Amino acid sequence: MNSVNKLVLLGTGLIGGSFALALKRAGRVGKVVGVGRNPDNLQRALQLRVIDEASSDAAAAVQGADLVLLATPVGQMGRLMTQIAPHLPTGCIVTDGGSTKQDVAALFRAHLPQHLLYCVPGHPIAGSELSGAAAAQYGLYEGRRVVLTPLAESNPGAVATVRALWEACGANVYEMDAAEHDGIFAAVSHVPHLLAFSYMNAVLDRRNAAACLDFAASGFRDFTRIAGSHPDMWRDIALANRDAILADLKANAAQLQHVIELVEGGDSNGLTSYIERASAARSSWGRG
Ligand SMILES: NC(=O)C1=CN([C@@H]2O[C@H](COP(=O)(O)OP(=O)(O)OC[C@H]3O[C@@H](n4cnc5c(N)ncnc54)[C@H](O)[C@@H]3O)[C@@H](O)[C@H]2O)C=CC1
Ligand SMILES: O=C(O)C(=O)Cc1ccc(O)cc1
Repeated sequence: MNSVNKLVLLGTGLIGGSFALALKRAGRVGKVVGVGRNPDNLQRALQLRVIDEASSDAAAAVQGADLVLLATPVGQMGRLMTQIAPHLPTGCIVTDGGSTKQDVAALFRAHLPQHLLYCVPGHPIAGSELSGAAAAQYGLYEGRRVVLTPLAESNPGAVATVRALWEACGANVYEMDAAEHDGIFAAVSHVPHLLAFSYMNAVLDRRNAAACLDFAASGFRDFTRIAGSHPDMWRDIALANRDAILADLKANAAQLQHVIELVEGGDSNGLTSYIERASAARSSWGRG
């Protein structure tokens, strides 16, 4: 499939909306139907021409579809799969943009067992702290990575189609095992978000929180940007990737304990080497 005749977004927000916009610009999609629960958000998506039709009924929307993208928080995906299962056309490819992959694979197996040939889990490594259809952008996936974690049952043709569509959005596509995916993204995405929420709450707990926020500068802005992310999305990620996240959170707690000891002990050399190691790695990251 080079082009999609009817794309259905189950969840019409930043990730689904940006996928639709990029495919439209690439001339790779006919009609886009956006499914959602929030009428104002769907209205905005129509106004911005992110979607061509809006629906609150996932089962009705997938009729006649050749591609379905699940793009809600991962905790909603199972119930949407149950709703669409009896109505999915044979051969309709079902993919997703969820941030966790072992749970989504398990959901596909549990809720779409007759359709696994056409199920292709995926994760675009692009986004922001913004959400909703109004945040959708044409160029979001340009030059960014997308990780696919195909099921053993996924038909190679369906995987190739999903790959080609993400490439049409300007993305570079990689394939990976779902467990490896969840370990990597616990470390570089899920735990950093939880640390940002935790740090922000620590500031809010201070007696002089308002003054702290008033005087905070760009370091604070950089460090806390992702603390503005959507609560439902990040609650679902934390619950879905629990084991990998807990292991990394505990490793981070040990690092924090080490810093406490260096500061408490007035260990100047220890602090210098501790900071140097992180600083050198952060400065060279992304240069390769
Ligand atoms: N925000 C980001 O930077 C990234 C997010 N992701 C993943 O993509 C998925 C979507 O995230 P965003 O687009 O950022 O979220 P979003 O909040 O912008 O959009 C999600 C939409 O789904 C709707 N929704 C929620 N439950 C629903 C249901 N049961 N039926 C129909 N619609 C429902 C919401 O009303 C919302 O409009 C999540 O699974 C997230 O983990 C992946 C990569 C990056
Ligand atoms: O806001 C940011 O910079 C992000 O890190 C966006 C993001 C959030 C979740 C993902 O699964 C992938 C990317």
